[in-house]
Amino acid sequence: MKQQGLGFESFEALSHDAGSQGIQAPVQLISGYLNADQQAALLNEVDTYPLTRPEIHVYGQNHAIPRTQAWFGDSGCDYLYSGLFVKALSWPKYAGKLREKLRRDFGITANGVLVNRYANGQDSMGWHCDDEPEILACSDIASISIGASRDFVIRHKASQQQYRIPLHSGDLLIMHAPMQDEWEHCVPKRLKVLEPRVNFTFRELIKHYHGA
Ligand SMILES: O=C(O)CCC(=O)C(=O)O
Ligand SMILES: [Fe+2]
Repeated sequence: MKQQGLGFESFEALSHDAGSQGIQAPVQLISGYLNADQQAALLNEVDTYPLTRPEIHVYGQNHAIPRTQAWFGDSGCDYLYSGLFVKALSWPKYAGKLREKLRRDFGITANGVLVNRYANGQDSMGWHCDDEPEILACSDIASISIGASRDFVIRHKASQQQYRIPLHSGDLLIMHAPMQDEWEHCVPKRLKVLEPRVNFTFRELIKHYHGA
């Protein structure tokens, strides 16, 4: 398990702006956090998840998102994002074990996880930040990747400086507050990638934000 600090020494800068040198994103990359058995157990379990491809409303039009997803969480942890209201499904076994592991290892107290499956490099996620009001202020978001390697690109809102963080199978990326206030992120298309990738983002929501 290799751990990189909050600096950017090994992340590739995509654009250079002399005025914004030295910006540090509050992220932590733990390469190889999950071993092969843990990854396999999770990937098998994902085959049983009720993944859907919801439509979201953007600029007056409905678009099916370019990936499939599912939301699991404690009761009272329903989630409204991109105009979609999603009831929390109960925790699957290995996703629940992973939540416990993150709590033990990093003190991350997530009560929900968004699972995104990218069938291949045609699937993607556009620029966004995870700043919905039901996300507990100052909480961390822990992102686990399994399967194909994909680039995760972050962009500093004020300077527009971008960095590419390649995420490989088994990696953990922790986004610490105030990441979502100051940076956006995306998973761009990579047409050469033919294999699927699954990503779990563990989040802490304000319970019962949307009522009982
Ligand atoms: O797939 C990823 O690495 C990112 C997922 C993400 O940004 C999200 O679920 O909000
Ligand atoms: Fe995100």
